[in-house]
Amino acid sequence: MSDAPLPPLLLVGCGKMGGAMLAGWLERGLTEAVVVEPHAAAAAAFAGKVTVVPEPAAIPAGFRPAAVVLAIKPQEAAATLPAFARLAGSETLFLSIMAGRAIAGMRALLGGEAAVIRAMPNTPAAVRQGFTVACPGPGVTAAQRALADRLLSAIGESAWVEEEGLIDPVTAVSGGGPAYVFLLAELMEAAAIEQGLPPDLARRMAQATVAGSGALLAASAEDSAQLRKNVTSPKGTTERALAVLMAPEAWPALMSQAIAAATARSRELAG
Ligand SMILES: NC(=O)C1=CN([C@@H]2O[C@H](COP(=O)(O)OP(=O)(O)OC[C@H]3O[C@@H](n4cnc5c(N)ncnc54)[C@H](OP(=O)(O)O)[C@@H]3O)[C@@H](O)[C@H]2O)C=CC1
Ligand SMILES: O=C(O)[C@@H]1CCC=N1
Repeated sequence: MSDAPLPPLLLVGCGKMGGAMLAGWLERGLTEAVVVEPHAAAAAAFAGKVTVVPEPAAIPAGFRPAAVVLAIKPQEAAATLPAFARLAGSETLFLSIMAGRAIAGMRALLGGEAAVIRAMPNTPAAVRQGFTVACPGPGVTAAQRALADRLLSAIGESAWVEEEGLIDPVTAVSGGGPAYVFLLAELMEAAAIEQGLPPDLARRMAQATVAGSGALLAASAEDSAQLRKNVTSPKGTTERALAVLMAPEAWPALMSQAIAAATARSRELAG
């Protein structure tokens, strides 16, 4: 990865995901960014590090971002994007992380000629351990794709697909995936309390177990199935738990249904 400073960015929407990415980029040495965010409190953590404005009209004259990162809710796109059409058609890249929103619809809202990359990151980007899958739209140049890859690699791993439809299941799996893992921690904590453990200890155990397992998975040469088997002593305790969780109607069916439901919702949000 290049050690050159990241180029100037315009971030539109500094909520949970936009803020997570910005935190990662600042840690990676971003020095010039303007953030359009109507709620000053949402961007308060970045005070003094970036310029925060409440609306596009307040973007400093002469600010020329290399990329405009669209991190607003998909439902806000139609009302928000036309204000940025003046930046389209130049060298500026539009990098959208909006769930569902299709490239063709975004280009239409940006005047028809914009270079748009649709990407799906996740919140571990805040600690530079995100995973983003991106898809280039028509007219995106090799240099713009390289810029997007640099931005996304600065906050974790990145991968590319050429078929835009694949971003919908990506959204369901890695985009929303951290929520499923955090839910696992919540449920383990509640079950620990049910078995008589003090709440404080239950929380620490659940959080450390999820975080430690993630770190082991990241560091190990073994895959997740093998790491699971390594915990499961024959005729032991884990085997009993996994018999419940791995029953066909339990986690295998539920995870499949959950991912299908999220994928379908992403398609609905296409706009
Ligand atoms: N959260 C996640 O883990 C992920 C989210 N995404 C995508 O990222 C996008 C943002 O999600 P998330 O961060 O969770 O949402 P948030 O609601 O936390 O963030 C969006 C922010 O943008 C503000 N906003 C609304 N309208 C405008 C506008 N016209 N100009 C600038 N800012 C505006 C919102 O204000 P207000 O609340 O008033 O609307 C809010 O503060 C979504 O499209 C989502 O699909 C993608 C991957 C993961
Ligand atoms: O829930 C959502 O719609 C967004 C997209 C992936 C994660 N959060």
